[in-house]
Amino acid sequence: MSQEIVISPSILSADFARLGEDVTRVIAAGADRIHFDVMDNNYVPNLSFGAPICKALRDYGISAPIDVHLMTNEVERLARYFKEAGANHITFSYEAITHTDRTINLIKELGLSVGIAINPGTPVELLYPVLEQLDLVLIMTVNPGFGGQKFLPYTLAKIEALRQELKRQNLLGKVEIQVDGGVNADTIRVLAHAGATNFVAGSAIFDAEDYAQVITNLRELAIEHESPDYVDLSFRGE
Ligand SMILES: O=C(CO)[C@@H](O)[C@H](O)COP(=O)(O)O
Repeated sequence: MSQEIVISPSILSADFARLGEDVTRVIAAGADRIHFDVMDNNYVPNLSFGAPICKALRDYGISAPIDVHLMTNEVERLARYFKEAGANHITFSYEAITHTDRTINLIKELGLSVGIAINPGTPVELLYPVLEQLDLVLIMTVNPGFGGQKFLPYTLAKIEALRQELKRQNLLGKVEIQVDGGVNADTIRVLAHAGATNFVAGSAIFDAEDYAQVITNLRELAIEHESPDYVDLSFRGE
Protein backbone atom coordinates (compact mmCIF):
# COMPACT_ATOMS: atom_id res chain seq x y z
CA MET A 1 0.00 0.00 0.00
CA SER A 2 1.58 3.26 -1.01
CA GLN A 3 -1.33 5.67 -1.01
CA GLU A 4 -2.60 6.85 2.36
CA ILE A 5 -6.16 5.80 3.13
CA VAL A 6 -8.15 8.60 4.75
CA ILE A 7 -11.31 7.99 6.78
CA SER A 8 -13.36 11.17 7.19
CA PRO A 9 -16.46 10.86 9.40
CA SER A 10 -19.23 13.27 8.38
CA ILE A 11 -20.62 15.05 11.44
CA LEU A 12 -23.97 15.32 9.66
CA SER A 13 -24.78 12.03 11.43
CA ALA A 14 -23.17 12.93 14.78
CA ASP A 15 -25.01 13.72 18.01
CA PHE A 16 -25.51 17.49 17.66
CA ALA A 17 -26.52 17.79 21.31
CA ARG A 18 -23.08 16.48 22.34
CA LEU A 19 -21.00 17.39 19.31
CA GLY A 20 -17.70 18.09 21.08
CA GLU A 21 -17.81 14.77 22.92
CA ASP A 22 -18.91 12.83 19.85
CA VAL A 23 -16.15 14.29 17.65
CA THR A 24 -13.58 13.65 20.38
CA ARG A 25 -14.73 10.01 20.47
CA VAL A 26 -14.53 9.54 16.71
CA ILE A 27 -11.00 10.99 16.56
CA ALA A 28 -9.90 8.74 19.43
CA ALA A 29 -11.38 5.86 17.41
CA GLY A 30 -8.96 6.53 14.53
CA ALA A 31 -10.65 9.09 12.24
CA ASP A 32 -8.15 11.01 10.11
CA ARG A 33 -10.18 14.13 9.35
CA ILE A 34 -13.55 15.56 10.30
CA HIS A 35 -15.89 16.18 7.36
CA PHE A 36 -18.40 19.04 7.41
CA ASP A 37 -21.43 18.79 5.10
CA VAL A 38 -22.53 22.41 4.85
CA MET A 39 -26.00 22.79 3.32
CA ASP A 40 -27.76 26.08 2.63
CA ASN A 41 -31.33 25.00 1.78
CA ASN A 42 -30.81 26.64 -1.59
CA TYR A 43 -28.23 24.74 -3.62
CA VAL A 44 -29.44 21.59 -1.81
CA PRO A 45 -32.89 21.07 -0.26
CA ASN A 46 -31.64 20.88 3.32
CA LEU A 47 -30.05 23.09 5.96
CA SER A 48 -27.22 21.89 8.20
CA PHE A 49 -24.68 24.15 9.94
CA GLY A 50 -22.14 26.87 9.30
CA ALA A 51 -18.77 28.21 10.41
CA PRO A 52 -19.77 28.84 14.09
CA ILE A 53 -19.88 25.05 14.58
CA CYS A 54 -16.33 24.80 13.24
CA LYS A 55 -15.18 27.52 15.65
CA ALA A 56 -17.02 25.84 18.54
CA LEU A 57 -15.19 22.56 17.87
CA ARG A 58 -11.83 24.35 17.72
CA ASP A 59 -12.64 26.18 20.98
CA TYR A 60 -13.60 22.81 22.50
CA GLY A 61 -10.08 21.57 21.70
CA ILE A 62 -10.56 19.57 18.50
CA SER A 63 -7.29 19.81 16.56
CA ALA A 64 -7.90 17.23 13.81
CA PRO A 65 -8.01 18.54 10.23
CA ILE A 66 -11.44 19.88 9.30
CA ASP A 67 -12.50 19.23 5.72
CA VAL A 68 -15.49 21.34 4.65
CA HIS A 69 -17.76 20.50 1.73
CA LEU A 70 -19.79 23.56 0.82
CA MET A 71 -23.06 22.36 -0.71
CA THR A 72 -23.97 25.99 -1.05
CA ASN A 73 -24.12 29.06 -3.20
CA GLU A 74 -22.04 32.03 -1.94
CA VAL A 75 -18.92 29.86 -1.82
CA GLU A 76 -16.42 32.72 -1.64
CA ARG A 77 -17.96 34.37 1.43
CA LEU A 78 -18.45 31.08 3.28
CA ALA A 79 -14.89 29.94 2.51
CA ARG A 80 -13.63 33.07 4.27
CA TYR A 81 -15.86 32.43 7.32
CA PHE A 82 -14.64 28.82 7.55
CA LYS A 83 -11.00 29.90 7.26
CA GLU A 84 -11.53 32.31 10.18
CA ALA A 85 -13.25 29.51 12.13
CA GLY A 86 -10.24 27.17 11.81
CA ALA A 87 -11.03 24.93 8.83
CA ASN A 88 -8.16 23.41 6.84
CA HIS A 89 -9.77 22.49 3.56
CA ILE A 90 -12.67 23.63 1.38
CA THR A 91 -14.39 21.60 -1.30
CA PHE A 92 -16.98 23.46 -3.35
CA SER A 93 -19.69 21.96 -5.53
CA TYR A 94 -18.91 22.38 -9.22
CA GLU A 95 -22.58 22.84 -10.10
CA ALA A 96 -23.04 25.69 -7.60
CA ILE A 97 -20.52 28.11 -9.04
CA THR A 98 -19.81 29.80 -12.37
CA HIS A 99 -16.09 30.62 -12.40
CA THR A 100 -14.25 27.43 -11.47
CA ASP A 101 -10.73 28.79 -11.87
CA ARG A 102 -11.47 31.98 -9.93
CA THR A 103 -13.04 30.07 -7.04
CA ILE A 104 -10.08 27.67 -6.82
CA ASN A 105 -7.68 30.60 -6.63
CA LEU A 106 -9.70 32.43 -4.03
CA ILE A 107 -9.66 29.41 -1.71
CA LYS A 108 -5.93 28.90 -2.24
CA GLU A 109 -5.28 32.58 -1.49
CA LEU A 110 -6.97 32.02 1.87
CA GLY A 111 -4.23 29.47 2.60
CA LEU A 112 -6.57 26.47 2.44
CA SER A 113 -6.31 23.31 0.39
CA VAL A 114 -9.03 23.03 -2.23
CA GLY A 115 -11.29 20.42 -3.78
CA ILE A 116 -14.19 20.27 -6.20
CA ALA A 117 -17.21 18.01 -5.76
CA ILE A 118 -19.39 16.74 -8.60
CA ASN A 119 -22.89 15.34 -8.32
CA PRO A 120 -23.67 11.80 -9.50
CA GLY A 121 -25.12 13.00 -12.82
CA THR A 122 -22.24 15.37 -13.68
CA PRO A 123 -19.52 14.09 -16.04
CA VAL A 124 -16.09 13.93 -14.39
CA GLU A 125 -14.42 15.02 -17.64
CA LEU A 126 -15.51 18.60 -16.88
CA LEU A 127 -12.81 18.71 -14.19
CA TYR A 128 -9.91 17.52 -16.34
CA PRO A 129 -8.66 21.02 -17.30
CA VAL A 130 -8.25 22.06 -13.65
CA LEU A 131 -7.07 18.82 -12.00
CA GLU A 132 -3.55 20.12 -11.65
CA GLN A 133 -4.78 23.02 -9.50
CA LEU A 134 -6.63 20.78 -7.03
CA ASP A 135 -5.77 18.88 -3.86
CA LEU A 136 -8.88 16.71 -3.97
CA VAL A 137 -11.83 15.69 -6.16
CA LEU A 138 -14.99 14.58 -4.39
CA ILE A 139 -17.15 12.21 -6.41
CA MET A 140 -20.58 12.32 -4.79
CA THR A 141 -21.95 8.78 -4.71
CA VAL A 142 -25.45 9.93 -3.70
CA ASN A 143 -27.40 13.06 -4.58
CA PRO A 144 -26.27 15.70 -2.07
CA GLY A 145 -28.57 16.90 0.67
CA PHE A 146 -29.19 14.04 3.09
CA GLY A 147 -27.25 11.44 5.04
CA GLY A 148 -28.21 7.77 5.07
CA GLN A 149 -28.88 7.36 1.34
CA LYS A 150 -27.99 4.36 -0.82
CA PHE A 151 -24.77 4.39 -2.81
CA LEU A 152 -25.33 4.85 -6.59
CA PRO A 153 -23.20 2.18 -8.36
CA TYR A 154 -23.01 4.04 -11.68
CA THR A 155 -20.68 6.57 -10.03
CA LEU A 156 -17.94 3.88 -9.97
CA ALA A 157 -17.20 4.45 -13.66
CA LYS A 158 -16.44 8.11 -12.91
CA ILE A 159 -14.03 7.19 -10.10
CA GLU A 160 -12.21 4.81 -12.44
CA ALA A 161 -12.06 7.38 -15.22
CA LEU A 162 -10.70 9.98 -12.80
CA ARG A 163 -8.02 7.62 -11.51
CA GLN A 164 -6.90 6.92 -15.07
CA GLU A 165 -6.88 10.61 -15.98
CA LEU A 166 -4.86 11.48 -12.86
CA LYS A 167 -2.37 8.81 -13.87
CA ARG A 168 -2.23 10.23 -17.41
CA GLN A 169 -1.58 13.72 -16.03
CA ASN A 170 1.03 12.40 -13.58
CA LEU A 171 -1.17 13.51 -10.68
CA LEU A 172 -2.06 10.17 -9.14
CA GLY A 173 -1.33 10.33 -5.42
CA LYS A 174 -1.16 14.13 -5.56
CA VAL A 175 -4.88 14.79 -6.04
CA GLU A 176 -6.96 12.74 -3.62
CA ILE A 177 -10.08 10.95 -4.83
CA GLN A 178 -12.73 11.34 -2.12
CA VAL A 179 -16.14 9.66 -2.15
CA ASP A 180 -19.20 10.54 -0.10
CA GLY A 181 -22.59 8.88 0.21
CA GLY A 182 -23.53 5.37 1.27
CA VAL A 183 -19.94 4.46 2.20
CA ASN A 184 -19.94 1.37 4.43
CA ALA A 185 -18.29 -2.04 4.79
CA ASP A 186 -20.24 -3.36 1.78
CA THR A 187 -19.49 -0.53 -0.64
CA ILE A 188 -15.94 0.45 0.31
CA ARG A 189 -14.36 -2.50 -1.51
CA VAL A 190 -15.54 -1.47 -4.97
CA LEU A 191 -14.94 2.22 -4.22
CA ALA A 192 -11.33 1.53 -3.22
CA HIS A 193 -10.78 -0.74 -6.19
CA ALA A 194 -12.07 1.97 -8.54
CA GLY A 195 -9.55 4.45 -7.13
CA ALA A 196 -11.00 6.25 -4.10
CA THR A 197 -8.59 6.74 -1.20
CA ASN A 198 -10.52 9.23 0.96
CA PHE A 199 -13.80 7.95 2.35
CA VAL A 200 -16.47 10.13 3.92
CA ALA A 201 -18.86 8.10 6.06
CA GLY A 202 -21.67 9.46 8.19
CA SER A 203 -24.28 6.95 9.26
CA ALA A 204 -21.98 3.90 8.95
CA ILE A 205 -19.79 5.36 11.71
CA PHE A 206 -22.04 7.49 13.91
CA ASP A 207 -24.93 4.99 13.99
CA ALA A 208 -22.56 2.30 15.30
CA GLU A 209 -21.89 1.53 18.97
CA ASP A 210 -18.16 1.01 18.49
CA TYR A 211 -16.63 3.73 16.28
CA ALA A 212 -13.12 2.23 16.44
CA GLN A 213 -14.33 -1.12 15.18
CA VAL A 214 -16.08 0.46 12.16
CA ILE A 215 -13.19 2.81 11.28
CA THR A 216 -10.58 0.04 11.57
CA ASN A 217 -12.71 -2.28 9.44
CA LEU A 218 -13.28 0.38 6.76
CA ARG A 219 -9.56 1.18 6.64
CA GLU A 220 -8.54 -2.48 6.38
CA LEU A 221 -11.05 -3.16 3.61
CA ALA A 222 -9.88 -0.08 1.68
CA ILE A 223 -6.24 -1.15 1.96
CA GLU A 224 -7.07 -4.70 0.93
CA HIS A 225 -9.01 -3.60 -2.16
CA GLU A 226 -6.90 -0.59 -3.16
CA SER A 227 -6.44 -0.06 -6.91
CA PRO A 228 -3.19 -1.63 -8.13
CA ASP A 229 -2.32 1.77 -9.65
CA TYR A 230 -1.49 3.04 -6.15
CA VAL A 231 0.70 0.17 -5.13
CA ASP A 232 3.75 1.54 -6.87
CA LEU A 233 3.81 5.25 -7.51
CA SER A 234 7.53 5.13 -8.25
CA PHE A 235 6.78 5.79 -11.93
CA ARG A 236 6.53 9.43 -10.80
CA GLY A 237 10.18 9.34 -9.78
CA GLU A 238 9.45 10.50 -6.20
O1 LIG B 1 -23.03 14.59 2.22
C1 LIG B 1 -23.97 13.84 2.23
C2 LIG B 1 -25.15 14.11 1.49
O2 LIG B 1 -25.10 15.36 0.96
C3 LIG B 1 -23.96 12.51 2.91
O3 LIG B 1 -23.63 11.60 1.95
C4 LIG B 1 -23.09 12.37 4.13
O4 LIG B 1 -21.89 13.06 4.03
C5 LIG B 1 -22.71 10.94 4.39
O5 LIG B 1 -23.80 10.29 4.71
P1 LIG B 1 -23.90 8.71 4.75
O6 LIG B 1 -24.40 8.31 3.39
O7 LIG B 1 -22.53 8.17 5.01
O8 LIG B 1 -24.84 8.45 5.86
